[in-house]
Amino acid sequence: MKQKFYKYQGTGNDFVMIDNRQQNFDKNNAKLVADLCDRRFGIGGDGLILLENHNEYDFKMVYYNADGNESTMCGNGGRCLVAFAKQLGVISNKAVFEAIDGLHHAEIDGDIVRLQMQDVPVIDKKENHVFLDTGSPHHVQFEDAISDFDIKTKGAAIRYGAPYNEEGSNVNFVKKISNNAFRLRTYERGVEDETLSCGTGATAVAIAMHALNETKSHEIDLKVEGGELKVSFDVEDGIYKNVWLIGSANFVFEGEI
Ligand SMILES: N[C@@H](CCC[C@H](N)C(=O)O)C(=O)O
Repeated sequence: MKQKFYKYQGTGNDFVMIDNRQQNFDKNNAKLVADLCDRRFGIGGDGLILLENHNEYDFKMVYYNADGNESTMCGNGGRCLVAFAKQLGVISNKAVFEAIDGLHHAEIDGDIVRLQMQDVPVIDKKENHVFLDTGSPHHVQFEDAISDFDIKTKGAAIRYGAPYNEEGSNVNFVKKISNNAFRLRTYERGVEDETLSCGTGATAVAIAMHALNETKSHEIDLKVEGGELKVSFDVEDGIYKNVWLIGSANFVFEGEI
C-alpha cells in the first residue's frame, strides 16, 4: 500500500511527517524509518514524526530520530507537527497534544508556532558545562570559537563519553552575543551529526544561561544555524515553569512512497 508523507522544517531541523490516524504505518520498523530519513536514498530528514489520534487531546506525537529509533521529545518536531495538524484540519489555531514527555499546549499564527515545554526542575551545573533535561537530555558548554569549531567530532566525543556513554546526550556549544541573545550549534544524538537547529537544545541553552546568571532576561533570543528561535519562561523557587519555545515551522513538500 502507498504511504503519503509530508516534509516540514523548523529553522532547518527537518522532518518526515506521516498521518498515522488510521494506524497503517509500520511503527516498529526502525530500518524503514532510517531509510525514509536517509538524505541520499530516502526522503531525507533529521527525524520522522507520526501524528496519531488521542482519545482526550487533539493528537499524539510519536518521534523517531534519523537513525530509526524512537526517542525523547523533539521541540522543533513538536512545532512542525502543530503546523501539520493545522494543514490536516485536525486543529485550528490552538492545540493540546501528548508526546513522550507529557502534555504540550501550542498556538499557531501564520508560520510561527509557540510550543509549551515541560517544567525544568533540575539544572546540574558542572565545572565546564551544564546538564539539563528539557524533554531530551542536553549538555551545554561555552565555545568562543563557535564559527570554526568541529561540532561533529567534538560533539560525538562528549555524546559518547562519560558520564553519558551509550545512552548519550545532545551537545550544545554556546557563545554569548548580548545580554539576552546567544548563538548555539548542536550535535544531535540519534542524527549523530550537527543539525541546523534543535528546539529542546535552544530551550536548554536559554535556561542554562539564566541559571548561570549570564542573562537576567526571561525571554531569550537564540541564533541557530537555520534561523532564530525565542524561549520564554518564569522561575519559581529555582524551577523553570511556563516555558515556551517559539519560532517558524514550514511545510516543504509532500509525496507518496
Ligand atoms: N531536534 C530535536 C531533538 C530531537 C531528540 C534528540 N535527537 C534526542 O534523541 O535526544 C529538537 O528540536 O528538540
